[in-house]
Amino acid sequence: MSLFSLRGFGVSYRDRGGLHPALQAIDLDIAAGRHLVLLGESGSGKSTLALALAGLLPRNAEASGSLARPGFAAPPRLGRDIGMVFQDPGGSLDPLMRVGEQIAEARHVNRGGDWREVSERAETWLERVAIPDPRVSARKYPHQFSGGQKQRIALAAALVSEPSALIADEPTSALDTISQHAILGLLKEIAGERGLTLVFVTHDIALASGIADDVAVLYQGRLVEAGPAARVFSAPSHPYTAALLATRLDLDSVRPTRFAEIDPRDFSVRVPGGRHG
Ligand SMILES: Nc1ncnc2c1ncn2[C@@H]1O[C@H](COP(=O)(O)OP(=O)(O)OP(=O)(O)O)[C@@H](O)[C@H]1O
Repeated sequence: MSLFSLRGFGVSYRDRGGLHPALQAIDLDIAAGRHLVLLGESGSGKSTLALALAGLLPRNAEASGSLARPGFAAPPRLGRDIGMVFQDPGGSLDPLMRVGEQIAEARHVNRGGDWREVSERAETWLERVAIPDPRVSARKYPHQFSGGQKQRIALAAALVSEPSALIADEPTSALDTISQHAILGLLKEIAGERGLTLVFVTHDIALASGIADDVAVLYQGRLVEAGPAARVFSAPSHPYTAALLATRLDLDSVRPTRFAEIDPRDFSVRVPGGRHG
């Protein structure tokens, strides 16, 4: 069962100069319980796709084609059914509110429950994301934690409402390598335990290979390749993916001109479980 199903999906951003396409002709199915990595260099449209899945496109975005969410029993609500974490945990945490209260409030708003019960859940989640001394930590403010700890707290706040899907937009790219891998390991563990569908956005091939069941490669706003990670990484079917893997580089360090000779439309995309699969 697909949790998300996109057909001919596109997004353009409107500004004074007109409409600028950011995503075009995306056909993609995201199966329930899978960990999908959206991989691409800066500007390829990864965040736009992540925001579209979460129903969070900004006002100046115009979507076309179809984006269905057939795997949800009822129309999903952000926060309750779909959780989201961003690159900057500071953006999702309120600096003036104790972290335990923030997590408890997220649970209360999305799932109800009395304050005592949601506060206990908040502490359980702080413990689950390996924040030391959860009872004491719950009473602290975000600035009293490190960047990696803040991201763990943001993760707890996103997961406490038990969403079916978590969309993580470059959640580790502001962290040092050790914290990156620790958060990735934690995310993988929790997603596995809970059968969570994970959409993980990154430009880092090494991180992608550490978490992906499936990979969707975006290039200049088009999906150039999608499939099981083992297949995509061992036998890429699009010249862009092949060039990308040959560099073995973090995509942020790849000069966009390196791939200028590759036309994203020069290949029919194979989508697992989709029309082309
Ligand atoms: N709110 C916006 N208004 C106008 N244009 C936007 C907006 N957000 C993104 N864009 C443009 O859409 C294109 C895709 O951007 P997007 O952020 O989705 O790419 P990305 O792959 O996530 O890049 P990065 O890794 O740098 O965040 C870019 O050309 C970007 O400038």
